[in-house]
Amino acid sequence: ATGSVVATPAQYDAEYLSPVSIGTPAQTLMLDFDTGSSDLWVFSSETPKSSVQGQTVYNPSKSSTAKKLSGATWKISYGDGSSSSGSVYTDKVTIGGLSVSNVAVESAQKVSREFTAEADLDGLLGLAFSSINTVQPTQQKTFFDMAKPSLDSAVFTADLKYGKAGKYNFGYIDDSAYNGSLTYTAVDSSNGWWMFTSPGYAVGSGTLDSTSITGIADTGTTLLLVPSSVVTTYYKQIRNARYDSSQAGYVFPCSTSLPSFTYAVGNSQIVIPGKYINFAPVDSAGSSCFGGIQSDEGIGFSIFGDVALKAAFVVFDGSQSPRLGFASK
Ligand SMILES: COc1ccc(CN)cc1O
Repeated sequence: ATGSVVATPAQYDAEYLSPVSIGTPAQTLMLDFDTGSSDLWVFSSETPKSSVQGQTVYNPSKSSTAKKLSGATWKISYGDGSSSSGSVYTDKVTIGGLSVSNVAVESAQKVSREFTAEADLDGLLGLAFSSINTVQPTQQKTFFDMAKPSLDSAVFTADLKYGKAGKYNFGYIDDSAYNGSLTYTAVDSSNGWWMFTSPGYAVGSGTLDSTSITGIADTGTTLLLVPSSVVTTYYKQIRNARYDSSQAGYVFPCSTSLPSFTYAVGNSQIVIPGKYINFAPVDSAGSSCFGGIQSDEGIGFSIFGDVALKAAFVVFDGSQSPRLGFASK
């Protein structure tokens, strides 16, 4: 089996949302596919009304295939300080024509204000390793792990794009979706993430600096978060860039033309065009813009978020020895 689903960017490419059908008859929600976490959770009929502001909710009592996972709970918090928690059902989940039965669908009984504020987001679909799924007392598998036995190939791919819809494919690699060849690199999944080491980076047309960057391929994080030494080197190339403590990040005039940022993958390189690194205006005046490259200070590793991933076609190979493949496009 295979599946293919669109990934539509929300405001300023802050996140990418994909339609997911849950239950019988189908209830279709827009979920943020997140390779940085491993819980499939949704706004639901159990979410307090005051916390639901525009989202579509899953109602398990209206699904003939829903089953309560008795005694199971979940609770998750994300790098941005947001969080959610609740109860668990199993139900049929269909993504882009790929149907999987008895998937753990985590129903939100609490969501933090950051999620309430995102009217377009109805939940998250975790695509990291099942070892960090938060369901207790019995940890649950991700949609990808549940689908794997049926997939033609134990892979999914992320083809996110700048300011327009991209795709997630399951079970196959669309060789027409990228240029040249895929370069595969080793993954350390011991902490549950798609963690890899980039052997170097470059700013603009500069030579490759062999400072390695170890981080996670995370479709659920918007920006590229790297060591402060790399951040300083990048913004040093931009005359009017400055660290704005009120924004806790580097900003620059929105009219600035930005240098590209290249990250190495094995012996190949992915070039992030400068325009991808102008994330969004920091105020309604729109004079000052927030950089798409910021520091990974305090996290413990770097995060190759959407700013980095949308410059590539990325293969998440979930075979016996997981690996990541990158190609330019
Ligand atoms: C509050 O919004 C979010 C919080 C966490 C994630 C996952 N990194 C995605 C989101 O859209």
